[in-house]
Amino acid sequence: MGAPADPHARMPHGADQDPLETLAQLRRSIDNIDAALVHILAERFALTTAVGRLKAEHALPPADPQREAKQIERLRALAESARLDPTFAEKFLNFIIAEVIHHHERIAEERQNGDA
Ligand SMILES: C=C(O[C@@H]1C=C(C(=O)O)C=C[C@H]1O)C(=O)O
Repeated sequence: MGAPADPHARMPHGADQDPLETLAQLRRSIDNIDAALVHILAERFALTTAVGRLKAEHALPPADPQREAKQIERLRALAESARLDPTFAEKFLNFIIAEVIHHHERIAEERQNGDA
């Protein structure tokens, strides 16, 4: 799955096409990808919520830095082969993981307070 980094490779049609139509076509594809991202993130958060509940039930810590280090290493390598900036990929994953850890802390607190 070698993704071309050249944006011209994504141009839907020839240079003779109306640029505003080309822009609209590109934006439709961007909108589809953004929708897919939302669905993928929702599925990921559903899974991490299950992990958070499991951890709270068994008094396991919300964060697992060793697991995170492995995920970051793996994602950076994937990003490089996909020609995505690995630093951006790392920041993006860290942003998501930070939110997940907040959720896990909240789930653990709720369990301690007897709200869950
Ligand atoms: C989901 C987990 O909890 C935390 C969140 C992670 C994630 O969002 O991928 C990874 C490690 C943990 O810090 C886990 O331990 O697997």
